[in-house]
Amino acid sequence: MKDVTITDNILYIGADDKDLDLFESQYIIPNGVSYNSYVILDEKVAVMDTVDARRKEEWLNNLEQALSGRRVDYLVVSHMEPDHAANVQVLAEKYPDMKVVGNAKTFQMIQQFFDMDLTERSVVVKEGDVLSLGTHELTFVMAPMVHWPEVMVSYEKSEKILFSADGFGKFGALDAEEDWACEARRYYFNIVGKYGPQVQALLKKAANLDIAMICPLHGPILKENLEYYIGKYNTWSSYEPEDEGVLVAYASIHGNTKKAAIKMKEILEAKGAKKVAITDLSRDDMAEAIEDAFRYDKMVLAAASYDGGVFPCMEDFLHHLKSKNFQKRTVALIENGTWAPVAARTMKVVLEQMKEITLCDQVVSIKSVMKEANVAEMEALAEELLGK
Ligand SMILES: Cc1cc2nc3c(=O)[nH]c(=O)nc-3n(C[C@H](O)[C@H](O)[C@H](O)COP(=O)(O)O)c2cc1C
Repeated sequence: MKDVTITDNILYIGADDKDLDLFESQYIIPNGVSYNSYVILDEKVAVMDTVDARRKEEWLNNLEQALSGRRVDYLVVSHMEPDHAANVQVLAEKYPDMKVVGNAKTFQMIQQFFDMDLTERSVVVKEGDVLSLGTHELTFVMAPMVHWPEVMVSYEKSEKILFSADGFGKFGALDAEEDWACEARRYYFNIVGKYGPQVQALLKKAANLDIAMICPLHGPILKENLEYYIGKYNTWSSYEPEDEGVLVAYASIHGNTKKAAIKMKEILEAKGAKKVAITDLSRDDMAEAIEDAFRYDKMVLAAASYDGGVFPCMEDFLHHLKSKNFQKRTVALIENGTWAPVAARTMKVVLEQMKEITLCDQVVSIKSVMKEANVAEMEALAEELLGK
């Protein structure tokens, strides 16, 4: 159920996008995405971020309705990425007296993205600065690299609302009936995952605020049980596993490595693994594979050798994991090769560049097709991985 009620004087003016093919030209969004934007009506009127260019008209209509004839005094820009800031110039031209609120980095980026001179209309804020709108007061908290360097969040004291920029965001339009954590986790690890320490820094600052509601730039407004969401962000940003379990990720050309991966899943389950997820890196959603790699404490990588290295979709997966700062997990390797199996060695080189990865001593090396002897080796590998 879509619930965009905030308070009497703070209104939702964002829009859903259900026909975007790929978010950031990379992530599938089966249930769409929302571009959230808010307006605070007080003695002064502040708009909190704009929306993607794709939803300009709907957003302008929502804004006009919310304003009931009033004008906009401030546009607060918490993040310059085009899915939020595409309409900065549109709004600045529509309301020539409107001031734009951002930090020094925001204005650098505004100059890059737009062709307009805002010198006389800029309110440059820094950590802890306060903007009074009347009863409502926004305190700005810098959140560099909680996605981009210019990101800042705003805390509205009188209603205890945190406008959290991309933090606490989620894929999915606002009427999507789905579990928050699943799509929020996929969003977090793929989009913000690299910047765990910066998210931790923001969480520390947020811990000093009395927060009753979180208004992110994507996904539902969070009104209850805030410890749950903050707890998830704390786990994710500290790179600690969220659940006990194993992700089996395989890269197979002709299906034999796939058979071994499925067998490994069965062995792990038989040996008492709490949860075993499996993903075909050639076909399944890469972003979900990354999400599951971070979610569970253990991982099995099974891959065919390829041109003296590893089959490219596994290379791609490892590259993503490395760039998202994958760490603190135990990993088992299964390779396949028909003349010179080198997949395990190639995967190991990349894994060794990551922090606190424990590699199992045993490696299963299959020659073309899994044999009985390989099954016995996989049994032993499963025991080592599960610590039995
Ligand atoms: C283009 C190509 C390159 C390959 N390169 C290697 C290689 O360098 N070393 C090797 O032992 N096998 C190599 N193979 C064989 C694969 O590893 C083979 O498909 C695998 O042993 C069987 O597993 P699969 O059924 O999961 O693909 C290559 C196969 C292809 C199609």
